Amino acid sequence: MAVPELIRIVSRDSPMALAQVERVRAELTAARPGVRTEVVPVRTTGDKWLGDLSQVEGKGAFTKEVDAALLAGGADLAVHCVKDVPADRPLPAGTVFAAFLERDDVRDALVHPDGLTLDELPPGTRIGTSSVRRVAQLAATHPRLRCVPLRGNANRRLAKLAEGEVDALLLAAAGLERIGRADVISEVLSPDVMLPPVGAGVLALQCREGDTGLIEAVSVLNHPDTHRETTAERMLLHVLQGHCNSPIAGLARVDRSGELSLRACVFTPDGKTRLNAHEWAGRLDPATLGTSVAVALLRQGAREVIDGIPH
Ligand SMILES: NCc1[nH]cc(CCC(=O)O)c1CC(=O)O
Repeated sequence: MAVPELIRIVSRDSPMALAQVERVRAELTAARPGVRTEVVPVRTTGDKWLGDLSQVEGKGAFTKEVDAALLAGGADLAVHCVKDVPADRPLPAGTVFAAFLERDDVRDALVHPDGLTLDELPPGTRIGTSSVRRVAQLAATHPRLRCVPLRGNANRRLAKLAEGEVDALLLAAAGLERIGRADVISEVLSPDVMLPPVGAGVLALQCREGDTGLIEAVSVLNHPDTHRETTAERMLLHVLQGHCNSPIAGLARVDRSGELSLRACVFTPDGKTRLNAHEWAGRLDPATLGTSVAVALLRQGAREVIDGIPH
């Protein structure tokens, strides 16, 4: 199989996305010294539209334009945050995942200018986040804090915090690390306090289905345990038919002995209802584990909770 000489990498053009591309380029260059890479940045609907994401026509607000560039042949490889890739439907026809990079920190982080932790925040503190998952979990554990809708990439959110539009932010720790701003983190939240979204901290490489030489070339970047975790989590979301505004959290982990487990929750936005499921794979493959945990949540009434939220 011919290894390509040049790989054109398409991605969102946010600082975080471009940092992700640089990681992929560095790993590719190390593993395949003969391969050159080029970056094709595109601006996505999700970057242009700063209102409520549920009002954007269709899904995949952060991935649509990237997928289009790949399919049109303007690029050969797309880098996505798995978290942003819809799981309720298959990948765009003609594309496949070629690798999942080793997972970064999965946790959410609190950013507070005076370095306070979540438990130290005074009542009424305005937390900038538009994520139902974050809003629901905060409502359950810290009902006296106020969530204020805030969108835009991480750098823009930090700017809005600096301007005083909100008092604190909840952002993914991995994202802050990627843009070189881990210094602003006042507390990294344990998954027991804030269960992360499906795909948190995972970068996926996507390419055209028939590009066997390319698939072969980039598959060296695949991290098997991350692949297992991501497969279980995405199957969970698929069976739940979760959407971009779903109050769903899910985290799969491979432990030291190599055992895979998946815990997941479905919430109402007021935090009053929390459905829980946690299972070990045992002899199940990762996708079947994802299905099993989803079915456990559906038995507890997850469908009604998920469908109760506009999208
Ligand atoms: N929704 C945007 C987005 N997509 C992925 C990440 C973080 C990095 C990751 O989990 O891979 C973020 C930012 C955030 O939620 O703070």
